[in-house]
Amino acid sequence: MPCCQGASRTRMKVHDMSEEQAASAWYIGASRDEVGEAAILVGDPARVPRLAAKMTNVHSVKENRGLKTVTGTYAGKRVTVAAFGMGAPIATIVLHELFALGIRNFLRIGTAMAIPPAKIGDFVLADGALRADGTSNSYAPLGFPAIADFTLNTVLRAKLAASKRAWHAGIYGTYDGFYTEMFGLSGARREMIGKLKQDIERMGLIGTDMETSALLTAARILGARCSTLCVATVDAHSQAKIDDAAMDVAEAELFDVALDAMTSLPA
Ligand SMILES: O=P(O)(O)O[C@H]1O[C@H](CO)[C@@H](O)[C@H]1O
Ligand SMILES: O=c1cc[nH]c(=O)[nH]1
Repeated sequence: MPCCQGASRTRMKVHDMSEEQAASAWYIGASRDEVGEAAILVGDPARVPRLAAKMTNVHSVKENRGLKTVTGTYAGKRVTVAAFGMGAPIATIVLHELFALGIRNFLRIGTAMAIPPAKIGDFVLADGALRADGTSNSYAPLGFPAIADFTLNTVLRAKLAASKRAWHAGIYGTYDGFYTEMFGLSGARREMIGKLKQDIERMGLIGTDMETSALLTAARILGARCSTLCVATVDAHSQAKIDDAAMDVAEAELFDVALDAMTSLPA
């Protein structure tokens, strides 16, 4: 008996864009023929040309509101790379619009805070995420789990196992407040955030970011595959950051894993 893969089933009509709207997405401004079979979502728009440099036949979508999107060919497949900036509300808008244009496979790549035993420079793969963001509540109530796609994560695990970099797979924590929940600028705020970090560590989370739980929830509800793979770039306790040279090397490896995985998924 064939098994029904939950996330690959299109379970909406939750996305309520008309055919006309879906033909050219409102914010990213792309039309169906400008997007590929899979999407890599990045926060920082500066990552887009660096990823595009690894692809051929690169087409740039007209930039709108600072949202940079390109589609190129890698290993014979068309892949869209879209930058959302920062935070769950805009990240899910970008995913939702690309979904409306026909994309069903999504991977967020970028950076996350390292929760021990994850260390700066390690890869952290989200199997799921604690939903401390606000945006995912607009897709499903809090009891609904934010879970990464099993097929996509199986492919990613195989690529990570073949890489030389240390990696961890597990649960992320996704928070809206960078300076209120993740990175304390003042002593008092650091102390408060320190208590949250102790709790995060007690629960065994592997990393924190600002988008993953919203993207995983939105993708599940819409009926798409989604996961997150990041480089851990900030130490949760010391707030020390990765240096630029180490980040360049890690980012190049991250791009290779992401492009290889997104172009070797089963249909
Ligand atoms: O993956 P990148 O784009 O680096 O994003 C991470 O960095 C930003 C906060 O520093 C958030 O958007 C977070 O998720
Ligand atoms: O500290 C960090 C680093 C990357 N991304 C985050 O959201 N927080």
